[in-house]
Amino acid sequence: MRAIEEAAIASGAVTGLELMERAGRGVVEAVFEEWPELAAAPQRAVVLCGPGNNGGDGFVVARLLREWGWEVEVYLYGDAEKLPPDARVNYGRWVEMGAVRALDEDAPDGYPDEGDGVALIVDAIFGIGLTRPFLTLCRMQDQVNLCNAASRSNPAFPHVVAVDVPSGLSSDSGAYPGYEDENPLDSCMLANLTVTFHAKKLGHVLGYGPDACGKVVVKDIGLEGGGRPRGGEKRPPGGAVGRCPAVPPGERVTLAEPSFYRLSKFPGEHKYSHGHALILSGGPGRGGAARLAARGALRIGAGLVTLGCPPAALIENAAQLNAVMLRPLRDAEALAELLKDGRINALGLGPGLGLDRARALVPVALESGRACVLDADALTAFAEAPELLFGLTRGTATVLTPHGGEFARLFPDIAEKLTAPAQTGPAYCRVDAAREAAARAGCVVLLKGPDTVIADAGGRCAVNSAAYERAVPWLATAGAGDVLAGFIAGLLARGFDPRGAAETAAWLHVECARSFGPGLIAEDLPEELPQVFRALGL
Ligand SMILES: NC(=O)C1=CN([C@@H]2O[C@H](COP(=O)(O)OP(=O)(O)OC[C@H]3O[C@@H](n4cnc5c(N)ncnc54)[C@H](OP(=O)(O)O)[C@@H]3O)[C@@H](O)[C@H]2O)[C@@H](O)CC1
Ligand SMILES: [K+]
Repeated sequence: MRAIEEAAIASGAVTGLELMERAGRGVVEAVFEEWPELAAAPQRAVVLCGPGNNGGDGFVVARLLREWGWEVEVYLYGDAEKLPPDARVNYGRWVEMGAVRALDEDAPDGYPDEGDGVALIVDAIFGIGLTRPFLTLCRMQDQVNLCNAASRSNPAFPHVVAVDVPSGLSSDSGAYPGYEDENPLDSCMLANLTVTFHAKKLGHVLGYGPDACGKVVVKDIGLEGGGRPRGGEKRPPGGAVGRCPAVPPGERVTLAEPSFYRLSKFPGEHKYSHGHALILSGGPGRGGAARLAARGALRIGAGLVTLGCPPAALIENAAQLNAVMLRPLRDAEALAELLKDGRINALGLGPGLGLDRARALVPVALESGRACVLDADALTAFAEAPELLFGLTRGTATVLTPHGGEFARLFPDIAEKLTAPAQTGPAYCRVDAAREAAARAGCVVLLKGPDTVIADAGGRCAVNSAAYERAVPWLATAGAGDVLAGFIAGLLARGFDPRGAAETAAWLHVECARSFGPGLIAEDLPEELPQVFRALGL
């Protein structure tokens, strides 16, 4: 954001003071849009300002609310003399209208509360400049968090709006710097609404961000390339993180979005136009996971899908499969033989595969030059020798899809950095971890979670956020990950590049869960794809 703002200011298109005015105006606008009752008649607000430009935005909000006829109490954490220039100007403008109290000493205990007549609390203490722990910084913090929780069900409590990010949340990582095992509520000012500028920041979608922010509204403050769709392009709601010419592609992080055009099928194409995916499965009684993956690969549009299972598991699988084809596949040699069929262009390995079978088949799959997705056992099989796996994956069209546990097995040092409590902001986050892992493995890594991160070896990265309006708690169900691996295998067969396949599959996976809703089990995910495709207008 600093680079983007500096570029805009340096171009002469806008001044820092104008940006701050637009930011403050955006906050007031968003508040009135979110709670129209607050726009209906002037009320009372408490504005908490910090020592940087986030505090400057707070002074603008205070002034604008006062101009609307509100009664406004302003508190400052820090020394007014040391405010940066633009914040200082807005401090001066406010001081002509009202008092400023010190946030530590002057804030009365237990204020504001139900019945104090305060309708809105504005948190403008820290924004993107948080550098150190925030732990119980000001006396009002507990009270703000109490109001945040209570106001959801009781309108007598004030709503809390955070300017840019809730103070205490690291905008680069979604971590609470300093938080170890104390109460997380001590580490942050929790908000009902967070109003940010230009584009969402990583902290809004990673880690604790979705818990802390309540809801995120992005206000345009006139900076170039603000995540707006290019001409005619279909885009899912949510905007992009850091889509701007001032940010080099290797540093850019976007919100995952599907490639609509490539998902479509067109008249005149035949089944081989959409590839042939081979999903490898394990022994008798363990075939469910691979069958789920195969079903996912077929539903997402692979022209043909074959399940390759040990001969002993043929009867079990034959009893379960129709459109998915079945092949006995005893061992590595049999796989090499089968892969002489050049039409098989993508492989999915891992779900229910078994560790020994994975150790035997993964090298053949990767050395065949086919696009591969490795999940579950295909990852765990290399826990003792991750470098052996990376020697095979480097430079190939492979997607690794670890969940947190599998990630820690393959990348123990990276996982350790990720789980270590953050002491400073910016903090090491899931985007950093996925990028580092992808660079080491030399292929695409999809790190699963409610904030799934997809990174390639060159640093390009997307976050598939299943939070806010895309929250899908029902997706935490056995077999959901197997279906995701199948979705990716199917898209690889259809010719998607590994990063595009991972991003599109992860996005569709969440959409299927949203579309199906409560009661979802893994079998439902592939069956929901037609509904999701129809809604997308494919
Ligand atoms: N630039 C622009 O044009 C625009 C910017 N905009 C707004 O500015 C915000 C960014 O402003 P910012 O860079 O001044 O950082 P901000 O978050 O206010 O805090 C920095 C101060 O906090 C201090 N500090 C940090 N952690 C601390 C702690 N734990 N405990 C105590 N102190 C701590 C830190 O001290 P230091 O680390 O320097 O010692 C420094 O004094 C951005 O989020 C947006 O709202 C918009 O108006 C649009 C135009
Ligand atoms: K804030």
